[in-house]
Amino acid sequence: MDASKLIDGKAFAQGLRARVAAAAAELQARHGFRPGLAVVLVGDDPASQVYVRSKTKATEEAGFHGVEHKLPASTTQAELMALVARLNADPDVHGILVQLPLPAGLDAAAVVATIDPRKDVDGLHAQNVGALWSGAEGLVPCTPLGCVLLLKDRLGQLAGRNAVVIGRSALVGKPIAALLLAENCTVTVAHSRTKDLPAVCRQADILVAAVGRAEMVKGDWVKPGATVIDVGINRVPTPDGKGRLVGDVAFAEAAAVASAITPVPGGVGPMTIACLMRNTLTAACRIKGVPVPAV
Ligand SMILES: Nc1nc(=O)c2c([nH]1)NC[C@@H]1CN(c3ccc(C(=O)N[C@@H](CCC(=O)O)C(=O)O)cc3)C=[N+]21
Ligand SMILES: [Mg+2]
Repeated sequence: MDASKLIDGKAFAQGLRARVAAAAAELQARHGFRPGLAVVLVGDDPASQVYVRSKTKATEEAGFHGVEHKLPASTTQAELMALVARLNADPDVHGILVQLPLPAGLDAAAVVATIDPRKDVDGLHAQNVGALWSGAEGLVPCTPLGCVLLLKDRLGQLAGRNAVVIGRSALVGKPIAALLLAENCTVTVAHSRTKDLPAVCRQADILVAAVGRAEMVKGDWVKPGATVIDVGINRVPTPDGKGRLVGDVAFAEAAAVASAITPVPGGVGPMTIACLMRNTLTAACRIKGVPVPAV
């Protein structure tokens, strides 16, 4: 494959994190505060622990105030809601992220509804979802924001392009569709009941795969010259037992046809964390009433 086709999310994310860190240092110097992020992890899911560790590391590297709350899987709904209420009231915390999914028995929607929308750096609160679809100011989910930043960096103007998003989750598919619509793309949201999915995908100038099925999107689903964004993170078994990460796209096949494509790992994943830092910076500035720096 031609290396110039690769969209290097890892490198872009490093740059974005460095710009966020510089902006945070500037805030500290000029206004005397640091953005603060609280990450809440309930239970002991190993994958979630890995993600939370990388979020905490990014928080420290950005020079933010960081707090990590690790709660046992036996935590009750009332205990979790009480923690969120404390974080809502904490003046040093400007962003609250409750790692999803929650253990069985806990109601994620009720928890998200409790988060102060101004601190909802995941962009999942109904107020932020409404703001996104109506074009009002709010906080945008991190993975979708990361995808659109990568697309604009590679393609410039997105207006008029045909975008097909496979997947309609609240965390990824729907908000990506909203963001691409706001960029004046013609957006199709495809899903498990879509008829002739390969033919629908072949219409896409921009193809976003967010289904959570390893290597589902084949090379002949990709229109020649299209830009492919692979949001999938799937661990598949290998003979050595360690497993390997693959996306929702059959990478080698798709890369042969596409003009640009994100790898997994090293594509969208690192952008999610960088955008969490960007959202925390944005939330902190809005709460403090100071201008949001362009990063
Ligand atoms: N409330 C909430 N918000 C989230 O944003 C959220 C969540 N819950 N639960 C889990 C998912 C998953 N997620 C990822 C973040 C970083 C990478 C990432 O950095 N991936 C690296 C590699 C990771 C690896 O090697 O395992 C990459 O793609 O290159 C992946 C996935 C955020 N999530
Ligand atoms: Mg990736």
